[in-house]
Amino acid sequence: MRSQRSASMPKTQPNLFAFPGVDALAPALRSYIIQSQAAGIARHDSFKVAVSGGSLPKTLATALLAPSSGPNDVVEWSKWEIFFADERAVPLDHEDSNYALLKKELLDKLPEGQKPAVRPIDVTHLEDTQELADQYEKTLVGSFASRDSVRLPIFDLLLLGCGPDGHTCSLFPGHALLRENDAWVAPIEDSPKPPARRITLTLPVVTHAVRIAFVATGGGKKEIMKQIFDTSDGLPCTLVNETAGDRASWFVDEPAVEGVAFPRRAFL
Ligand SMILES: O=C1O[C@H](COP(=O)(O)O)[C@@H](O)[C@H](O)[C@H]1O
Repeated sequence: MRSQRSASMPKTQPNLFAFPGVDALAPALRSYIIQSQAAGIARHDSFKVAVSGGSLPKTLATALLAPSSGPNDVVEWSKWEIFFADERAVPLDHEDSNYALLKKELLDKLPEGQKPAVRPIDVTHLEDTQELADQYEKTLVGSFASRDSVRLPIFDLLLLGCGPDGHTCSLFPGHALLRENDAWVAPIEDSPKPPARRITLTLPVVTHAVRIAFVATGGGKKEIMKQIFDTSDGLPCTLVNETAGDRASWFVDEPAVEGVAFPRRAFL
């Protein structure tokens, strides 16, 4: 098990990878995911990943359902364990469910015999979001380790979206949940974006992941991208960037970063 990160680690910058469009972004995202997969499998013979809802699953499907280009470009689905970075307190077949979205966009399209382990919420607790969050935390404990042995779970990769207000997971700007320091998974009853009742990974869990990939596409994101990258204003995405440094990588299209001054890096 890696040691817990310390505040004295060198400060690095997040990677900003910009592409003309999703057609160019998707192969780069795929390559980044496959590198992360290899590292996870080398570490513990599995790939522990958490995914967002919103616009992400569609882009993810474009990246991951593409044909393999060779032996070093294989998605080893049987090694994947997929968690949800946030989830809405709704049944798993509800139109607001992040699980349902991932299932429709990606999971249902995987070839037979290549199924990942998927960890949805326990819908028997939909009426009590605290219990829903606690049960999901137990799901993490079952996969990672007991809370007595590790302070925080370490995901191999988080695949996250960024809302037009700068939220990520269900961590919203200015919300008290941004100060949650103890729980791994927390409830939220007053999400400014409907539906109001949700659960989310907490900020310490997000920033503790080995790697964090954000995907943001479309001109509707350009104003918030300027705020996230060019001003320091405590937005949830900015907080992740500040703590994670170069463990955070942004896969964006040009319309999403029009007018952003922060330097782009070439994806190699
Ligand atoms: O409500 C949510 O929104 C964010 C961002 O969604 P996007 O459509 O702007 O990409 C998403 O990452 C999160 O998982 C979801 O619950």
